[in-house]
Amino acid sequence: MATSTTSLNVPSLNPKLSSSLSISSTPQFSVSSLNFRTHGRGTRRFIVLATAGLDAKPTVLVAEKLGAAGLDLLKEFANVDCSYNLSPEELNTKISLCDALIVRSGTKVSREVFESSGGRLKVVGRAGVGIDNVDLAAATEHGCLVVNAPTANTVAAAEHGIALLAAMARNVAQADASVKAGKWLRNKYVGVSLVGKTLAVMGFGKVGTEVARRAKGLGMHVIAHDPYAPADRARAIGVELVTFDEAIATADFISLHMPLTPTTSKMLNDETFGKMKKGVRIVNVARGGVIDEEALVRALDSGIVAQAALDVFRKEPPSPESKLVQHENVIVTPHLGASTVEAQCLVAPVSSLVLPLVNHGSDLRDIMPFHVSLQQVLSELKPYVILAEKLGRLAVQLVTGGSGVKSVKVTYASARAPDDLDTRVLRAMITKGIIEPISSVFVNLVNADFTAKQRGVRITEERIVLDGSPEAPLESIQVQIANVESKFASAISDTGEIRLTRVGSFEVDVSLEGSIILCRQVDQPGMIGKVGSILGQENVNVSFMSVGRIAPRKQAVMAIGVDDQPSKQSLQRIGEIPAIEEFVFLKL
Ligand SMILES: NC(=O)c1ccc[n+]([C@@H]2O[C@H](COP(=O)([O-])OP(=O)(O)OC[C@H]3O[C@@H](n4cnc5c(N)ncnc54)[C@H](O)[C@@H]3O)[C@@H](O)[C@H]2O)c1
Ligand SMILES: O=C(O)[C@H](O)COP(=O)(O)O
Repeated sequence: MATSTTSLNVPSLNPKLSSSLSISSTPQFSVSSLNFRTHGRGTRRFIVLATAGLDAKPTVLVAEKLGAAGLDLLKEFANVDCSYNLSPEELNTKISLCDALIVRSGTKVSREVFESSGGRLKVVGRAGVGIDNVDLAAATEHGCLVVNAPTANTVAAAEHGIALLAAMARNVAQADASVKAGKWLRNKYVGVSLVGKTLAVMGFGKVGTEVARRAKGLGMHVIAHDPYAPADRARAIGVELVTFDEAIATADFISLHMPLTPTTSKMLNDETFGKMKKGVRIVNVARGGVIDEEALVRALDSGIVAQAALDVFRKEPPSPESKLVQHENVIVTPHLGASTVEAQCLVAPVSSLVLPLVNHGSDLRDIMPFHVSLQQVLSELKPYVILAEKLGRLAVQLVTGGSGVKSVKVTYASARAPDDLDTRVLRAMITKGIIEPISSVFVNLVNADFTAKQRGVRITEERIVLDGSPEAPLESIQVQIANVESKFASAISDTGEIRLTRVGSFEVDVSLEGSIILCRQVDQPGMIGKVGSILGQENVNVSFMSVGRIAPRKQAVMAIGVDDQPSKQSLQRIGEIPAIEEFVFLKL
């Protein structure tokens, strides 16, 4: 099995000296997006917190219904404004008077919200898992912390998935509506049994695992697809990890549990519906965007998909006229996955984090469990922090399968003595880079080691002590993910490395900015033009291009930097150029 490795010669690059760093204080709740920035003149600022007088109560805007426990706590220590269903304009107006904001998935916390706050907003509390409704980059830029409750509603979401699975199979919603309309249609609503059927769980994370356990209890044969999940964790509960194509081709039922990322967006589409078993049934309690909703309507109309049960939609709420919502073979719920009394009790105490952070967030030493001055470490390692994250991102995006992301080896080459280099920040950022693109977890400095452990990812660090004067703290960082099938495996050099300055044995010169299309191809005239014209047709700007080859007309690797993300169609067209043997789109 190959090893996915990215490494980079740090001094040859010009890192942008800006990054986001995050904190948390308990495993149940994680805090993210606490920023530091360093600009040319060396002035550095840790979190910028507005100065509500120490004895003045902070004002907290609760924009969506929060469990009573959380609300009571807030009321004791803060002025609480519970204003639900605010329009974006109303939210922008109110926010300038608030120190903290608490939301669920229904409120879009956009860049405008942070801009309108005029620097007063210090903490956004997300009483739930997904923070895809919060503009994290804008939060970071505005010195605002974002906290969430990543595990509090896992069981609730899994139970809702199972509820939808069973209700769909037995036509519960349609039959209920017909009885209430005065009908008695015993022949029309004959269902299908679950026992003995194959369920494909797509995304074997927290919710997916709980769904799998429950489905096994119902006598289903459960398989799962998750390129990053360890096969032994699945095996331990009697679930086999399979490829995407195998999962969708063999499943009678498909249940979706992956996060919405550029890779998973519209993962179920015309092409993938075409590969499914006719009459498959689909449950989605993850995110609406993982399904191409128009394609799902077509698949339902053609009978490829017999039924669908949906809790989430690309746009929420969906239009009541939506063909999908109105389809007779579709049952829907209004994003109720986390809506149990118990789960809301568990997410509500997010407010217990919000309050101390409003008052004391500026004093990192109070909440960072590091024994050394973080400021001191960062002042030296800041150029490497963002690069460490990008290395992790690169490495994980090269993974195509195998036995899961379980073992990551980080090698630092430095002329410093081993005990003169504190790499904890770098390890945390590499962990963040590896885990965030493939999960709904928000990784930060404090929860990085915990999150890695929780997901069964073992990160080991190794030092190579170089000769010479230790002027720069680091010469290079290398990230290796072991036992995975890796894109570009055949381009991996004898030493098993894929470098940013080298891809296997091919020399390239790749800037770590924006996004990169990496192609392995047969060297021949016109390749740059072919790819460039596909990108040009959809107005994607090329920022750089670098080609490395073994010898003329032999194998070559081409790296193309792009300012915007090309559409899936364009990427597919690039992949279909006959001379291109392998390609990957890397979002950094
Ligand atoms: N409907 C609701 O109310 C509700 C409630 C909770 C969670 N959710 C959503 O459910 C989803 C799962 O949540 P979770 O807490 O289990 O997250 P998680 O991070 O624990 O699990 C996600 C899993 O998806 C896997 N994955 C990533 N990319 C994949 C790909 N391309 N193909 C297959 N698998 C892939 C990851 O490796 C990970 O194991 C998230 O989208 C979350 O927002 C919805
Ligand atoms: O991401 C989540 O936690 C779930 O989708 C639930 O969202 P909610 O808090 O809006 O119910």
